[in-house]
Amino acid sequence: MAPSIHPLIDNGITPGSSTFSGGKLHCHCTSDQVEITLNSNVAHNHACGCSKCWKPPGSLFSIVGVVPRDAVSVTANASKLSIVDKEATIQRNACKVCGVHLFGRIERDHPFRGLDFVHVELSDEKGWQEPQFAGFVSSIIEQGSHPKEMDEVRAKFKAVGLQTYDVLSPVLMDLISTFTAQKSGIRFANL
Ligand SMILES: N[C@@H](CCC(=O)N[C@@H](CS)C(=O)NCC(=O)O)C(=O)O
Ligand SMILES: [Zn+2]
Ligand SMILES: [Zn+2]
Repeated sequence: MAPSIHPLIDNGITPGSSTFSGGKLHCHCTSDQVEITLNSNVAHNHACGCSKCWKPPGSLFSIVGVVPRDAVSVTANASKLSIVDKEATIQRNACKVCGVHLFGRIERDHPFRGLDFVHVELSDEKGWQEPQFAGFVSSIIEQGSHPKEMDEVRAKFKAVGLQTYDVLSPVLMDLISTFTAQKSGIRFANL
């Protein structure tokens, strides 16, 4: 059987709701679950093939979106959380027991600081923004996917209407470069 891209992609994409305003995420523990309450829908939701983002077992990709950090609170079992890699740009807070990543936060000066990274599949609610694109696609080779399988993987995203990129989408790459330009002193009129 062909490997799963991700359960939210494999059988077609279900559109989210423009009026949906958040919900709760839970880790995979069978008791004392870590609970995160999000007071916002996600934005820029996408498939990520990088090795650092949490993926459900058997899937090649993570699905990850962002929410303002002020909209994120840990509402149960915070003591089970631990940061996976304190040196990484994104500090991914994972459940120490089941390994699921509940939220990723950026503390250093960065274009995405102020936004937390979350996986909406950890929620039972419906209405979360559907995936918009696939990023870091070539990175799955670094985790063992065969280079010759890449055409098939990219075709699967195309078949459900998603563009594939090997870093991020043009909108997000432009945001990063705008931030970098401004840090170097360049000023843009009418942004
Ligand atoms: N090819 C690398 C790419 C890692 C990477 O750059 N991931 C992106 C997308 S999540 C990132 O922004 N990482 C920042 C971080 O992990 O802190 C891998 O697969 O490990
Ligand atoms: Zn857990
Ligand atoms: Zn990633």
